[in-house]
Amino acid sequence: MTVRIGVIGTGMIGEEHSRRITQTLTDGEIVAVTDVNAEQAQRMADNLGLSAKVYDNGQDLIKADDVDAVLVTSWGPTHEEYVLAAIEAGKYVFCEKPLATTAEGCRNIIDAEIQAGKRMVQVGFMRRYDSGYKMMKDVIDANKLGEPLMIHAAHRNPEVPERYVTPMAIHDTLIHELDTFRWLLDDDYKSAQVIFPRKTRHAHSKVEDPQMVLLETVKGVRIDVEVFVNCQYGYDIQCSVVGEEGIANLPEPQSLQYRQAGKLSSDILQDWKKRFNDAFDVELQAFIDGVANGEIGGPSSWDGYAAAIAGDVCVKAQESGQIESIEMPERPGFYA
Ligand SMILES: NC(=O)C1=CN([C@@H]2O[C@H](COP(=O)(O)OP(=O)(O)OC[C@H]3O[C@@H](n4cnc5c(N)ncnc54)[C@H](O)[C@@H]3O)[C@@H](O)[C@H]2O)C=CC1
Ligand SMILES: O=C1[C@H](O)[C@H](O)[C@@H](O)[C@H](O)[C@H]1O
Repeated sequence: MTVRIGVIGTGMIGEEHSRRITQTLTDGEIVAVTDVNAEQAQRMADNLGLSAKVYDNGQDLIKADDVDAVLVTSWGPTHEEYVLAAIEAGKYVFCEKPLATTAEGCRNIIDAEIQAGKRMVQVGFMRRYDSGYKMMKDVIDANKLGEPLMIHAAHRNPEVPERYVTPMAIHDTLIHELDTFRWLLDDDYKSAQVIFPRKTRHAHSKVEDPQMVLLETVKGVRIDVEVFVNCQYGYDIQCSVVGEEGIANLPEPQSLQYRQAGKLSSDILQDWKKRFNDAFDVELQAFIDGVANGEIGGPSSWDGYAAAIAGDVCVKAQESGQIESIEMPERPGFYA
């Protein structure tokens, strides 16, 4: 079966995902695209050699009879509307992070999905499909380190644009760690604190940078994450899990080692597209296969909700400077 896919949002990641579905993955075909920038949508279809129809809006694309599944790769504030419409139309939907920009929006999606009676949503938390993080998950699940006690992590970008402001360090950037650590530890969060170290001169006036986020989980694991979005040198994701009997460090991405001009060096990647390219491939192939088989898995609407709840508290902690508690509702059996 070829899964016929409609793409809402043909910007940076929408084009990335459309390219991988078209040129790398199997059993998926982009048959419909839409973007508020219609010329861009047409241009993407032309560039990828798609015979896709360009729709005026996402709602019409979702309703189209020849669309089996939907990719939501538009701006975060539009996600809730399109995911709800896809569920209503009985269409499986892959939604890039965030599932919704508020916890309430995620709850609306959860209620709609439970009402629909089966999982319809996969959320774009691709790190769960990264080979390095999967190795870490296997080691933790096999209790090879003993019980996890701490995680030390860093999420570094070389630079961010003027539109990137302080709360985005949580909702746009840290959200990856917030989901990944719940999954790695099979745990939930209990509290958050955000500390602002000395500010880098490379950050514009509207963003505190770097930020230190301190989390405690329900099982008592203590986590510190450095979010540094103007680090200058590259796109650098670090994660070290400290257990009772050992430490597991996220592998560095594969890179040639140079011995040249009296130096030993290797390259550091400069953006997320290359750093998680393989993870994006695996997560989207899993979505396509799930749609074809009538049962999707991976990060669920509940995971999107949990990340949103923790993210909202982290933003509150940015403002208060205090340790803020994180209250996670009971997970319904539907998402067990
Ligand atoms: N998983 C990951 O590592 C990444 C995820 N993302 C997520 O993907 C989403 C898109 O991000 P980017 O591609 O970087 O943004 P972008 O700005 O490059 O592309 C977004 C596109 O959505 C379109 N759009 C906005 N509102 C729309 C609407 N109502 N209907 C149809 N199209 C609409 C815009 O015109 C734009 O072309 C965001 O939610 C972002 O958080 C982005 C980068 C990496
Ligand atoms: O989702 C993403 C990317 O994956 C990067 O990891 C983040 O640094 C970026 O802020 C965000 O858009």
